Formats: sequence, C-alpha cells, structure tokens
Amino acid sequence: GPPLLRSPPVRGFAAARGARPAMAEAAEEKRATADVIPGMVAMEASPATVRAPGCPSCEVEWVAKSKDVEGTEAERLAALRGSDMAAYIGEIWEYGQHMNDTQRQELALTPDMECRRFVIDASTPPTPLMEAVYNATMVRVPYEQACYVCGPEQAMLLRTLVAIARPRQALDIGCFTGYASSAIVDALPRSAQLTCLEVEPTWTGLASELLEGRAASFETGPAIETLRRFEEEGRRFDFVSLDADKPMHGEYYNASLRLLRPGGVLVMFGMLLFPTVEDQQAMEALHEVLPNDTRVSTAQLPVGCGIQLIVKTEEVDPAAPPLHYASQRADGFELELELAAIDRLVQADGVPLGGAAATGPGTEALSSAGLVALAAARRQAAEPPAEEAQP
Ligand SMILES: C[S@@+](CC[C@H](N)C(=O)[O-])C[C@H]1O[C@@H](n2cnc3c(N)ncnc32)[C@H](O)[C@@H]1O
Repeated sequence: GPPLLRSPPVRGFAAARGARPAMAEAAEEKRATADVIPGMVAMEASPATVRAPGCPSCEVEWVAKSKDVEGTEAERLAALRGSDMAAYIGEIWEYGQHMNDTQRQELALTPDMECRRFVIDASTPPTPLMEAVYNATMVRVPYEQACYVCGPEQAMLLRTLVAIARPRQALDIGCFTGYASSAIVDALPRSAQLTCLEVEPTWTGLASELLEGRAASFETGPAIETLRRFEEEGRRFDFVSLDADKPMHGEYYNASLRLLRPGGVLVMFGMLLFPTVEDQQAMEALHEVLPNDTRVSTAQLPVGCGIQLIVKTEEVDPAAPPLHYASQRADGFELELELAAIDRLVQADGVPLGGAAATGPGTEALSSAGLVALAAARRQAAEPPAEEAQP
C-alpha cells in the first residue's frame, strides 16, 4: 500500500541543528555584552558549533528534504482525500496508531530548543575530531539515518564524564558512525583504549575510517554476542557508553554490569525519547528496574534523548583507597602508562587481564615495577608523605 506519513526525525536534533544560525547570533550577542560589562570574560571567537564554518554540511539540505517529503505526502493525501475518502481515513487512523507518546513528547519538547542552544553554548566546544565525525555523518550518511547520531550536547557531556572517570578500558555499544566514540576517545587518558561495537558493517567501516590512528578498535556484529565473548575472555571495562537497539538495552545493561569493574561507569542513552513503541516499552521497563537495582547508584539527566548515569557500586569495598593517584611521580615514572603497557603485554601473551584499575582477575599476572609502584602509591595515599607530616 502507499507509505504512511513520515514521522518527524525522532531524536529531535534536526530542529536543534536547524536552530544553529540563531545559536551563532546568541553567541555574537554574548560577546557584544562581554565587551561592555567590566570584568566579564569574553567568549572565544567561534561559537560552540559542531559544524565547522564553511563545511558543506547537509543539515540545511536535510531539513529541506524533510520538508519536501512532508510536502509530497501532504499533496498525496490531499489527492487521496478527493478520490477515496475511506482510504484516506484509513491511512490517517493508521498513522495515529503509529504516532506514539514519544512523538507527542517530542512536539512538547520543541520549546526546549532554546534551552538546548544554551546548553550547547555553555559546553566546551567540540574537538576537531568530533567536528569531523559529525560533519562526515551529515554529509556522507543518507539523511534518514543521519538522525541516529547522538546530540552535540550529549557528546559534550559524555566527553566530560570520560574526563572524570579516566578509564583505561572504555566500551561504546552501538557506535554508529563514531560520533560518541570520538567524544570518548578524545577524553581518554594516554594509553587507554576504546572498543566500539556495531552491527552494521557500513557504520563500522565509516567509523573506523574517521577514527583512524586513534586508540579505538571496532567489532562488527550483534552486540550481545560480542559482549558474551568478552565475558568468556575475562575482559573488563572501566567505562561503558550504551546507545544501541533499545529493546536489547536491558540485556546489554546486565552484560555491561558483569564486564564493568566495581566503581565503573555506565552511560545509557535514549531514556526519554523513543522512536518506536517497542523502544518505549523496553526503556520504560528500565525506568522501573534501574532505581531499584541495588548493584548500582544511578541518576537520570534530561539531556537530549535522556541519559542515565550509572555507577556500579556492587563489590566496591568502602575501605579501599581511591582508585586514582597522581600518575606523574617526581622521578618521571608514570604509573598509569606503566600499568597500561603491562596490560597490553599480558594481553598480547594471551593471558586475560581484568580488574582494570585495582583488583580483580588477572592482576596477579602483574609482577613488575608497575605493580610495585601501584603498591607504593597506595601506601602514599594511605599515609601522608613524611615531610608533610612534620610541622
Ligand atoms: C542511536 S544509534 C547510536 C548513535 C551513536 N552512539 C552516535 O554517537 O552517533 C544506534 C546504533 O546501534 C546499532 N545497533 C542496532 N542494533 C544493534 C545490535 N544488535 N548490535 C550492535 N549495534 C546495534 C545501530 O546500527 C545504530 O548504529
């Protein structure tokens, strides 16, 4: 039969992107204000936009195409209404059935575009890699699929969370063209690694091209199978970003908790806006589960399509010293680099190394200077240095 009416781009970023010129104006206005208010620090010259100036982004074209499609549909429906009223009513009824609460929410969220612009403007501007991946997605991916990309404000939040967590092993489940991956990889400590999972070879192909030379590797295939394999291999992660097929998010959540070290961080996308009824049911089930899960501490942020911040509190020893120590010692020895190098060596030898930062399976394989340094750093953290202890 004839296609149903197109639903609007569900993740809602098209409108935010469409609003960008106004964003630039707002930044311009702020700069002007900064010039006249004494003591106010002027914003840097370029506003926080993901699209580089002069980039032939298809954003505008994309919005125009959406409008074209809508226009064509409107014409087709008008003709149908004239020729076959019963068929017309049937189509409209069917469309109503498909238009779930989310799309209504999306419409209800439209006034928040203004707020979103301020959120983006108030974040550190994207790195060149983030811009490049975003632009390539907009230019090279058909616009119907380009809307999978996560929102710039979400990428900026993710980057900040990675900078806080300082993971050595990070995982991105559902990497698409690698935009969220680019935000993660640009915030990773040196010698840390990101592993990206994606079912579509087209997307891993593009993402691996765009992130070439970065500390990111790609696994193509159904994420659940890769996660099971990682479990069998005894791999462990410090940080997981999850934005894949929503009906499977419950499974990915449990698998991620098994792979995360105690104290590890999981960031789940898609908590508030749902493209399909199936997605909505799956994510609403998680809304029930997450606040009552005693394995984690969690909170939700209404950023973009909704982000759930989760820390694995299970197995965290309250008496354990903090995980992070000053990595640069006076003699230039870098503890994290040393540990990462040992980690790679052990993995290359086929010995699985887990417990990314402190304890856990595999750490007994460490017997070198790195382990000695870790013990020394722990002691140092537990007792203040002798010179500071002296009055
Ligand atoms: C919303 S997009 C992710 C957007 C991405 N995080 C970004 O920054 O642009 C969801 C992705 O999950 C992928 N996906 C869907 N089912 C999957 C599966 N079973 N295993 C792995 N990835 C899957 C889709 O192909 C899509 O690229």
